[in-house]
Amino acid sequence: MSFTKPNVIFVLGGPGAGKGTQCTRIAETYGYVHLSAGDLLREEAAKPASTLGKEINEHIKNGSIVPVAITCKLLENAMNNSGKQNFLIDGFPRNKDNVDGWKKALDGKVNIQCVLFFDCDEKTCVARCLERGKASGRTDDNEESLKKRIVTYNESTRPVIQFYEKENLVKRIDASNDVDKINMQRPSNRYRVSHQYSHHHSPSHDDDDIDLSPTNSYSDEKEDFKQPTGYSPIEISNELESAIRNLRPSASQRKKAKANLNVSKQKADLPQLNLTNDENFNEQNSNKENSSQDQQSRRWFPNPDIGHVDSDAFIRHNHVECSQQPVESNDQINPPALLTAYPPAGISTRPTAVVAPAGPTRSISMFVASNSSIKTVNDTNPNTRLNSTDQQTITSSTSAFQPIANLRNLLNGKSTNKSAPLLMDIPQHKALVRGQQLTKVHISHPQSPSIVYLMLHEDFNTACRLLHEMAAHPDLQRDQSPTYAFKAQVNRLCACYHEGRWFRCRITQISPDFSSATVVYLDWGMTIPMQIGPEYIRRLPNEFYAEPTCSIMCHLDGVPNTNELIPADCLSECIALLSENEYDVTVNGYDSNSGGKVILSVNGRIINDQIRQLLIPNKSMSVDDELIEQFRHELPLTVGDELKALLSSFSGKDDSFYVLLVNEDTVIIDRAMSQLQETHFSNGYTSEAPRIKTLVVARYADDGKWYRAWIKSVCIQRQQATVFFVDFGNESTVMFEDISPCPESVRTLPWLGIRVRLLDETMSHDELAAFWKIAESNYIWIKILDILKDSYIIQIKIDYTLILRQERMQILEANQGVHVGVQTLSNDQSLPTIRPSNYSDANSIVMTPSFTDPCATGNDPLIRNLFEMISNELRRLRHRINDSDEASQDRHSQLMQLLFSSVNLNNSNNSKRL
Ligand SMILES: Nc1ncnc2c1ncn2[C@@H]1O[C@H](COP(=O)(O)OP(=O)(O)O)[C@@H](O)[C@H]1O
Ligand SMILES: O=c1ccn([C@@H]2O[C@H](COP(=O)(O)OP(=O)(O)O)[C@@H](O)[C@H]2O)c(=O)[nH]1
Repeated sequence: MSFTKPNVIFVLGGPGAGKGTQCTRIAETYGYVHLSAGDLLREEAAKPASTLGKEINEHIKNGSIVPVAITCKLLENAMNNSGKQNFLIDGFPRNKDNVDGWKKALDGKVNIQCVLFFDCDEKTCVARCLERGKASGRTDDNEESLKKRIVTYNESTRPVIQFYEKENLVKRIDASNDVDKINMQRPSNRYRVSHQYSHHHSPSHDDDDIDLSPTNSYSDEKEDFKQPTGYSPIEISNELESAIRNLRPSASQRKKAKANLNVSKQKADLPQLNLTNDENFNEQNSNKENSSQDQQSRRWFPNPDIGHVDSDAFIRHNHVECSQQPVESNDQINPPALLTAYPPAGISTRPTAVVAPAGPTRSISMFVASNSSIKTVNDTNPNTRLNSTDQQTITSSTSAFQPIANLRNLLNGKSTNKSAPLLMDIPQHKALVRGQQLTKVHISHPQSPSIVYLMLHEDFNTACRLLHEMAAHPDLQRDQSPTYAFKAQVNRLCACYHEGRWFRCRITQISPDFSSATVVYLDWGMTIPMQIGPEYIRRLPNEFYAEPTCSIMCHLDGVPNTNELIPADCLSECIALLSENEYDVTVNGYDSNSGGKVILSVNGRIINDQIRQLLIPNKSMSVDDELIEQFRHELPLTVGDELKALLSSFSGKDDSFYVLLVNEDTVIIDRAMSQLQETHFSNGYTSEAPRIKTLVVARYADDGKWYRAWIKSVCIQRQQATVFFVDFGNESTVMFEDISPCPESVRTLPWLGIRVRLLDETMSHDELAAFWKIAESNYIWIKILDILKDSYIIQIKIDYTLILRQERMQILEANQGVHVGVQTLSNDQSLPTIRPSNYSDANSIVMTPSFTDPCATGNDPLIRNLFEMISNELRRLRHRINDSDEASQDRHSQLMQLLFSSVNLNNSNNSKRL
């Protein structure tokens, strides 16, 4: 069984037929992973944050069938997350739509072993469900729901079983018997089922044990189904047994794999690796023929069929100058494959971050197809000539099923395989710089609607040059044995062959039987499976270590993550948007781990927005406060960050509040907004209501200005909407006419309002109000101490210099008194030197300045004393809640005056006077 294809057994039957019960047993006995579609749906619906819960629950209660996109995605995720290879999928596919949806998403990528049909009469089914309902708490185990479920089963699911019968996949099992009679009889290798037939079949013989010999043929079974007079012999145990056997490589397979490695003595004409003795393998090949049919739906999944790379046409089309001459090969024999021990000078040994995470991938061929109308194969280089027999023989990929943890480990430089060493590495692509504007950028691999691999123009030239140089390299001539044996190991770099081209790759996974590996194309971004063997994977010659990786992973800024369910038609539109020849790119951020954050545009058309538009309408629009969070867009903040901010609003819920971060984005937003003030919005929502959970700009009644906001709720009658201002954290009710779609220029900028709270400090609203009096309208510096799910824990540093009035400062300077923490912040050069007096006071308004003036240090006790007093005053101020605004303001300025008079006097007696 191929490593690359998970095995699936579908389990069907009426509600209560006992599918779940038997699956549990089969799973235990044969090591299959039992995935009940119904359970997965119930689990999803029970998640508090699930946006699909309502929809799912309604279907379950009505006995109708949940849309296939949902079920299929849940199944797929469960398969991916299990990291296993053999699955019993219980209760799916339930109708034609399910069959089609599954095909679209996964056909060719899994091996459907058979369909177990648990046949049980209606009465028994209903009785069992009602019995189960007493304890199960299921909303559908009642008579009313059951009636509907039975109808659905007869009308929709039975035809599915018939469909698979035609495919010769159905193994019918009488499920009306006792639990134990419907079971595997180990170790006799016989599947004992008895023959009590259900209502629609008349029993021909009762309680016979069935021989499960593997010789039962399709035609026999088919006959039986045509004349449903009894059960045909069921042969599943052998199948299951063989499935298990195939989980581990046989000794002979291991031997063979080993032999394949030992190629140094082999001469030209390498033997074609015969890995096809597995039945699935032939099936894979036959699947390949169909692959174009469902290409559309498979595109976000590993499509290993990158056999159409016509890089010459690609190069011609893109007018890239590329040396067709083989590079002068160094006659001197390269050092043997001991690269671990002797990395060439100047080559980084750190692991590259360009390891594609598990997930949907797309082939180069699509890129080529979209980039090149010329699809001729005119390669004159005999080394690269396409040869149909050289077709990459593995046609399905594991990458959709890779346990993501493995890749995470890889990214963290840890190998999943303990023995796999970290080897010499190719340097990472050079970092992108925030604000950078790039033109003529290619997408070498759109991994998902929100993640793409970008190739800058020069990268593209380099990648093409590498293809040519590798094709000409003496060690990479396919008609000759490689000079050096290559041992495939996880994390090892290698050269991988695809129809006339060798690519620089990294191995990320190796199949247990050592026959195939999953590799990442370092220069192009995709992850695909490769057969292991000298024809397909060889040692990467030393020359090819120096060039940094040619593509860089980037997230499309503002495009929601694609863990969501995306219908196939929407996906294909996304693909089309990501298949342009060239893009203009604005870099909004870069991080060496997560790659770039970019905005793509073509002729001024912003691709990010078009993709987002495609994705977001597909989300459930049910009122759910959390939804906007899915595409909320924050600066990536980390603990320890110190940021300039303005207090903006109370959260209204607790003692948390919002601050507005002040950075270059603020300036951009500010500028865009003030431009908007001048233009009258003609495209406001006057005729139609704005959609809930969309980003808009809204006019704030207090100042009549426009700000970015999202729509929380709408009242059509009153033509009003409640909006949440994303940069400030407050809500307000606004007339439709005062709402307009968000301008593109500021749509993807991070939301600047962040919710914060003070460490260990619970402030009442009144206290917060008092605090406001001190800090409002002035910049504060916040330091992130912790990051919670809904807020940041911060420490506040108040910039006293900004609180001080200008004339005070002048007096201060004129008198050349002690400079009290007067490092100004206005030039943004440095953080204020004011620090909290001690940690526990960090969040109160108690601040102790440190001093820039060396002469001030001599006055330390005085100053400390002074500030303690001020702190006390401020505390008192906090509690003088009942004061009118004026009174507290007055108090505040008094306090400041006191501060400065005392500092000016520079006298301890004065401080006592306070
Ligand atoms: N062969 C059987 N005889 C009697 N009761 C059974 C049998 N198989 C399952 N049950 C019971 O019937 C109910 C439905 O079984 P379950 O496996 O949950 O069905 P389904 O696969 O249709 O969801 C459960 O309460 C289970 O204990
Ligand atoms: O692929 C599936 C599996 C289940 N369901 C829904 O989940 C319910 C319960 O299914 P389950 O398989 O858990 O129970 P059964 O009906 O087999 O007892 C069904 O009636 C459907 O509404 C669905 O829509 N699609």
